[in-house]
Formats: sequence, structure tokens, C-alpha cells
Amino acid sequence: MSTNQLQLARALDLPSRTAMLNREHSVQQFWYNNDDLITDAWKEWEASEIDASTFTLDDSLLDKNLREAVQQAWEDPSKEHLVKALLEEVAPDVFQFQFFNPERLAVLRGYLEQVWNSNIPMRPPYGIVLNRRGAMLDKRSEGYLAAPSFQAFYNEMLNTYMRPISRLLFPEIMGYDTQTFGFSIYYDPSTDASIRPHTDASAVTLNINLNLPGEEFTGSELDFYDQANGKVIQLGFKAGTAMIHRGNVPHAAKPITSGDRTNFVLWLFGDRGRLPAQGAQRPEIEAKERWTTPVTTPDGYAPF
Ligand SMILES: O=C(O)CCC(=O)C(=O)O
Ligand SMILES: [Fe+2]
Repeated sequence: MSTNQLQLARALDLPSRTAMLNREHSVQQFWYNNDDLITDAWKEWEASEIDASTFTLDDSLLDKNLREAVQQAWEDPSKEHLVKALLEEVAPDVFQFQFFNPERLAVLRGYLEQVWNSNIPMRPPYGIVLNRRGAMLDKRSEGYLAAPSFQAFYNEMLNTYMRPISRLLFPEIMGYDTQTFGFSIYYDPSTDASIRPHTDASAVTLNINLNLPGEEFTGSELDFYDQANGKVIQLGFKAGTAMIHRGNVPHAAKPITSGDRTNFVLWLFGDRGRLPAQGAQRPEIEAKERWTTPVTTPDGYAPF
């Protein structure tokens, strides 16, 4: 790796927002042609511009109870009830729990702030709508956040935490959880403020709030539509909390009316994006099958 990849990446002409929104061919070409350069630039950036002793991304950022329960379940899956006990059902099949330790979140947010200021080309998420100040997190995505320590942390969140927790709550997703996907989103009243009702192209979605304690916002609740009785259940995020739900539960983000909100949205699905059938039987699965990591290789399929 030559040492000026970072400079070269910073000098690239990013495709315009309109071109990105129109999914023009030139945009795909841009990411394809510059993939290696940009990946090397992230490595160089992390080695030269990030203070590794301050910005260590590891499980010490997570809630201590969650970390300890998950660690015990990995060592002895018969203890997975310790994890389950931390998950509160706040709407039918929607669970909330403390994911990050709010006091430690400043490390992650500080890191992400430097990512944002890095001037390395990044592709914002444009799933349901474009989110201007968001990033693609998974290696399968063009213009993803390829910094090595971030990638290790991202994969740990999905493989060590999200997948077994998902299997514990939604056993029918077993086998439809081999592939990972993720993005970050940022809402404020003047740019990207809401998302209309939709379902996700995931088997399971884990949505984690990254706001710091005291970083208040109003509005921006998630509405979950309970198909059984037509009711809407409105849920709010607090610093470092997460919601986990099947991808096919309709939901929307209400407009944010003051402040801002930053979240990670993490998805699991099967190979080539396969999803469990609607209303799939919920099989009995043994605990020891849940606390495993699939050997499947990432297939490169990206839903958006
Ligand atoms: O606003 C949120 O946190 C949820 C976003 C969401 O549902 C999505 O990006 O699919
Ligand atoms: Fe969603």
C-alpha cells in the first residue's frame, strides 16, 4: 500500500446527490473503480489520524449486563435465559433493551464524527429515502465505512450479539440470518426528519440509538403497526437503547421536531437476501444451535 492513498481518495470527485438518487450507472462505476483505493485510504486514515488509545471500539462500549449475559450464553448456551431476561417486549414481537453503555457512547460518537470529517468518499444510505448524514456499514455495500477497527466492531455487534438474540426471539429466522447488512442514520428537523411506513427487506432488524445522555430530541418516535388489531404503538429511544423486530413488522419514524437522533440499523437475512415465509412456523431450536456463527461466506448481495 503506498502512503498517499488517503490523499488520492480525498481528491476524488464524488458523484452528485442527484446522480446517486437516480442510481445512475456512473455512480456504480465510481464505487467499482475506486473500491481498492478507498479501502486502502480507510486503513491509512485509521493508522495515521485516529488515536487508537482514545477511540478503541470494542465490547466495553456495550451495556455491562448485556455483555456479561451474552458472554455466559456463548460459554454455556443453557444460560441464554440470562440474555432473554434483559429483553423487554414493548409491542407484539418488538423488544427493547439497553445495548450501549450511555456513559461510553461518546467514544463511538467521537469516532464517527472523525469518520464524517475524514473527507473520504462515502455512500449515504438511500433505501426508503436518502439519509444525507448516514453511512453504509457492511462490506457488501458500495462506499461503506471500511476502517478496519470499525469493521471488527460492526461484525462483533452482528455475530456475537444480534444473531443469537434474534434466534432466541424469532426462531424461524434460523438459516435466514447468514448475511449481514447495516447503515447509520441521522435525523434533524431541517434535513432528513422522518421515514414513512414500510417494512424492511430483512429477516430481523436491530435498531440501536447512539444519542449521548443529555443529547435530547423531540418527536422521532417509531410507530409499529400491530396487524392483529390495527393499533399503532409508538416507542421512543433513550441513549444507547435498541429495538429488535422482524423485518416484516410495518413501522415508520415520526418527524423529529427538535434536536437530532443518530442510530445504527443492522439487518440479518439469508443468502441472496432470502427471507422466512410470512407466518412461518416457529420451530423448536436447541440453545446450542443458536449460539453459533454460520460458516457461509458473505455473498455480496445488497438490498439497496
Ligand atoms: O428511524 C429509525 O430509527 C428507523 C429507520 C428505519 O426504519 C429504516 O431505516 O428502515
Ligand atoms: Fe425500517
